[in-house]
Amino acid sequence: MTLSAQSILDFPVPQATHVVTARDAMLYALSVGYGTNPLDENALNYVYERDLVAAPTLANIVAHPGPWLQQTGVDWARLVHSEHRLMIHRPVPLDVPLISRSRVLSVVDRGVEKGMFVSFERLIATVDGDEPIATIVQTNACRGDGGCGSAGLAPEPLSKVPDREPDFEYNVDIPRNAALLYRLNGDLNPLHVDPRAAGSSGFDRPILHGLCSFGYAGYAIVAAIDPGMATGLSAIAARFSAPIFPGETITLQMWRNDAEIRFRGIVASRGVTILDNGMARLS
Ligand SMILES: CCCCCCC[C@@H](O)CC(=O)SCCNC(=O)CCNC(=O)[C@H](O)C(C)(C)COP(=O)(O)OP(=O)(O)OC[C@H]1O[C@@H](n2cnc3c(N)ncnc32)[C@H](O)[C@@H]1OP(=O)(O)O
Repeated sequence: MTLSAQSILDFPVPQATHVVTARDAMLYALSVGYGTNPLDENALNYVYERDLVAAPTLANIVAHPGPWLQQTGVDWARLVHSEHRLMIHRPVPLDVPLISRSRVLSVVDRGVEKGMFVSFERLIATVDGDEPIATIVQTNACRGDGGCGSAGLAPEPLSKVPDREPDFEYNVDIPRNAALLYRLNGDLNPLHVDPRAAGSSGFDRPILHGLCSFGYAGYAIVAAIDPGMATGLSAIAARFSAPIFPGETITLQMWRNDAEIRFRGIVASRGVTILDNGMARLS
């Protein structure tokens, strides 16, 4: 297939179905930090089958259409997840058939040196009744492609975090086995675990899944604001501005304006911002 912005824009992203089990929900929650303090009654609700509820960011792994961009001719090994937005309409129900319908929103060409950004939207709903569960906009940086033109309407840029000291900070330790655990949610991209695959993608070691650090951010924002973990999220979005490696500590810097939290994630040991332009809405 000839790679062109229009052919990517027109690509029929496959629909996907998914029934999320209690085990899926508990695995996901554990893989993004929940259960660190299981003595708290509310925190236990995400990781224990009694009164189990889905972690707010669980929709990210529901009915993902898989590595469909590979089928358009994009160099999959050079692709990284670059931005993610999740709007939560209701918590992911367990043991209920769910479906995702996706469409490509935009291709932004940055030339052969830089590659291109491809954004797509995924709507998740119940199969019976078509009740909306979540709307997700994912942007991938296709670093090995570019020069094929732009098409479609790119999402509005996420705005920058405030230019002042953060209102509060929260450290979150990413376990050394985080990618090995997170991949069991369905993203088996070898970039995250296999040193050879990481090498062919241009990294000197495997990098963490973007959606793993994103899930940790969702967990940490709630944990920082409400140690009882009873607060929900109705939206969360961020830019993956640099890779993070399993075993590192993210310092989440947060600015609060009522129900809206702006955030940034820093790996202080390397002096690198790994999550930027973050926004979360409490519910
Ligand atoms: C179940 C099946 C699942 C299938 C999914 C599988 C996919 C996953 O497995 C893959 C992953 O999880 S990869 C891991 C997570 N992602 C990363 O680690 C990427 C980290 N980011 C980078 O490397 C660079 O920011 C990079 C490369 C993204 C961009 O860096 P540069 O090219 O140097 O850009 P820069 O010059 O800094 O910025 C110029 C302008 O480009 C835009 N931009 C920059 N970074 C962006 C980003 N991350 N997202 C969106 N847009 C971005 C901006 O317009 C920017 O201008 P400005 O800074 O003024 O806004």
